[in-house]
Amino acid sequence: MKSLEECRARIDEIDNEVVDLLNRRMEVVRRVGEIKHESNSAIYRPEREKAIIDRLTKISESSGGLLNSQAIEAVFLEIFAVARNLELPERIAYLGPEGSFTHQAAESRFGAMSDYLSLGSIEAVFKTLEASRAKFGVVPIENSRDGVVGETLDLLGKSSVKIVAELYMPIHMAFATKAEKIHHIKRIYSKDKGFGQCREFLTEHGLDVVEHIPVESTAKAAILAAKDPEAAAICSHIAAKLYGVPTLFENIEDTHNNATRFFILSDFKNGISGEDKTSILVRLKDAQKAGALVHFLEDFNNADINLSKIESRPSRDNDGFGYWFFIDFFGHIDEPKIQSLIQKHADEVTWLGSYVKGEL
Ligand SMILES: O=C(O)C(=O)C[C@]1(C(=O)O)C=C[C@@H](O)C=C1
Repeated sequence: MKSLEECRARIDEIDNEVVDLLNRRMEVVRRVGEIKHESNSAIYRPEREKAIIDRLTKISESSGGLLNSQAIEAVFLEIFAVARNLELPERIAYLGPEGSFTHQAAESRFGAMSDYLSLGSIEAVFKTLEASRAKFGVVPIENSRDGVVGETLDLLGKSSVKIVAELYMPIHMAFATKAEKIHHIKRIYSKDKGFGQCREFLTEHGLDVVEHIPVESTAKAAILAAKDPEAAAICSHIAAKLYGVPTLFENIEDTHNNATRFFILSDFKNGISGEDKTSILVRLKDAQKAGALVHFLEDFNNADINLSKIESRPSRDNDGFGYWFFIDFFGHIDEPKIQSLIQKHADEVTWLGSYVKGEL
């Protein structure tokens, strides 16, 4: 068996090779960037990144390597983020403030080195993209406990920006405070849903009787708790760390399979990856007529296209109780069977994006 010094010497040798290989990779990436600039094509290609991760996972598994698919993904997402920055530094707008769960989601996809812009509302993210002040936007779309984020759905219906990727992120809450003892805590800040998700924890620790102050985001809660030694925040542990509030308890949520789905927004169409989802918005012409939605959905069934989500929204225009439907299904908009279905309903359907199916 090798000694620690021998192991470290070997690690140093291997790291030298890794850096040399990464530099060689980045030389090629730079050329890809030039080609893309000439043809004015999109830098971020989620379907290509997925194909690379899948291929490398297979190679690693079949050669008995120690890296599993999550490890390969974690390493390569950072490599892709550096590569994209080299091709063209692109700004990413997200629903802030810094340390929000959306910020965490954005960093998990765009890495630590990107240029981020924290914005105060989902609408501001859409507006920033429409005005080309950022290339990408990251917004929440639904939570496994609380359901859909209506504001995101409504804005997708009105805006020209497209969904280019989805990602699912487990949501864990931390309890952070500068108070030395729990019984010194007089108030707790969080987003309204933060309190709802941690009810059992609050009762168990006698914290259901202190004042609960709902604020716009869990990150804002951490900012407020940082300034007040008699306060606590229910927030992400990243926000607690960022704003210097010690975390007293982690994972305090009542159910531990809580997850949020986020959309990455931009202005281009992805290629087909073979494992895609598509989101559309449907305004049925005869929505008041019995069976209008059923007939529409029957066409999906006949074409053997599986739906993964359908959500109705009030149309809010002046046709009384009009509705539109947000529908997710498996497949890419450019696949022939989907094209023929969409063309049949062209007057009613708005395409919102086709993107590689995300996994939790
Ligand atoms: O293949 C491309 O289109 C690239 O730009 C290269 C690369 C990579 O690093 O492999 C980088 C960014 C894209 O999102 C996909 C892949």
